Amino acid sequence: MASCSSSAAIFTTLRPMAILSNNSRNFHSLRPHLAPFLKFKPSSKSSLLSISVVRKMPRRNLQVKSVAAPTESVAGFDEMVSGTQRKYYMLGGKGGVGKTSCAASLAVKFANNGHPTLVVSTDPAHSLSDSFAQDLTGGTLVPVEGPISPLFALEINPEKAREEFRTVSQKNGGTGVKDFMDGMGLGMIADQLGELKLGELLDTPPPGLDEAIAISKVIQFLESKEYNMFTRIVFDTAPTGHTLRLLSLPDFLDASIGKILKLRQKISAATSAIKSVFGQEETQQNAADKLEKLRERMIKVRELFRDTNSTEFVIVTIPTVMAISESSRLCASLRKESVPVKRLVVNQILPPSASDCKFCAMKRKDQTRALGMIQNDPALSSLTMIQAPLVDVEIRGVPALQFLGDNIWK
Ligand SMILES: Nc1ncnc2c1ncn2[C@@H]1O[C@H](COP(=O)(O)OP(=O)(O)OP(=O)(O)O)[C@@H](O)[C@H]1O
Repeated sequence: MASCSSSAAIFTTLRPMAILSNNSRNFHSLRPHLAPFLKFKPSSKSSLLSISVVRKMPRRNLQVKSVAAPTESVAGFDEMVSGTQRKYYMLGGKGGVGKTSCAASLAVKFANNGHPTLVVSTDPAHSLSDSFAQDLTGGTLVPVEGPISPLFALEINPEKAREEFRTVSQKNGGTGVKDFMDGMGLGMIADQLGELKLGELLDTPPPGLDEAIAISKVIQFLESKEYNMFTRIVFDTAPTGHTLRLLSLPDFLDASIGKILKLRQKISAATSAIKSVFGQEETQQNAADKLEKLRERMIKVRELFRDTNSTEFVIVTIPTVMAISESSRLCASLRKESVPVKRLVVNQILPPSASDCKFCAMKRKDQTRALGMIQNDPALSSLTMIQAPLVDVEIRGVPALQFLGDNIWK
């Protein structure tokens, strides 16, 4: 269809990348062909961009429509990459907007710019393995092949992490203990424990608990000497709702566990009886120590999220009214929780085209309207907007992520 000629050119040029996504040499041989379509130069007219088209068309400058903002967005990657102290980047947003692709591409870019980097998925529905086209499951650090500096990936197994918490917590507030204590005439303490609702919390864990545990697990990893080397940690977080709950969860758990630990003294009066519930090996002291450790780690998670010197939350969105409305709420909540946020990636922006088919013209109109919303949004307008182009293939494998990263993190 002639009306979408530049898009079609991208389609034909990019398609082989999907097949050869892990073949660096082939991919790089394609790059010169891709570049003209993806490097936009602002023209003097604010809503138009100038693009040089070299394939299937005479070499000349065309005025093409674009939804891109008048000024080319720059992510400020220089600032992100500078310094050797450890920095944490948390990428989050509505489901399906491209969080994983953006997080993985940022990790690759850091590693290619000299930072030993760890990319972590705390989303219970992991897609890092799919994004890197490599098996990264198993809950341990797995090296990613390709980048110049070491890049490791970690997918936290939420079930396993939650199980750990469940074991400790059930021994300190689950129904088993409550029933037992009722039987022992210690109902009052049991009621107090029951009020903490830890049993319920674990039976139907709220969104956010998995992530809190996952992040605390990462902190645990990073405390050990062998992981000192990592200077950039990129988190691919779960969709917005989980993130918001995660932010308040450490406070909630901190309070709950704090109360349990206070009750510990009262419970110790019945130590010998309780020992039989906790079993021979697992003494009350052990369980209390574990809880104390968990509480400490939750406090660290909370501190990490709010540390302006080391942490930044990057919101990823797409140019639709729904996604931008959700991003606005996320941004406001992050600010309310004192989480540092200064960048907004608007992903999947239609590339410029000399003329559009009906579908593309409608889509472009929608995207332009959605971008306008950002400029008028009290929360989002203050963020640095980074525009990422829509490409016509799935972004899979290091070379593809490198390509995407070079177009986002400038
Ligand atoms: N700029 C882009 N151009 C084309 N496709 C893209 C782009 N960004 C992401 N995608 C595709 O969109 C799909 C969803 O991307 P991704 O998994 O990164 O999103 P997500 O926000 O992490 O999703 P989830 O919330 O399900 O974890 C993938 O198939 C990915 O290849």
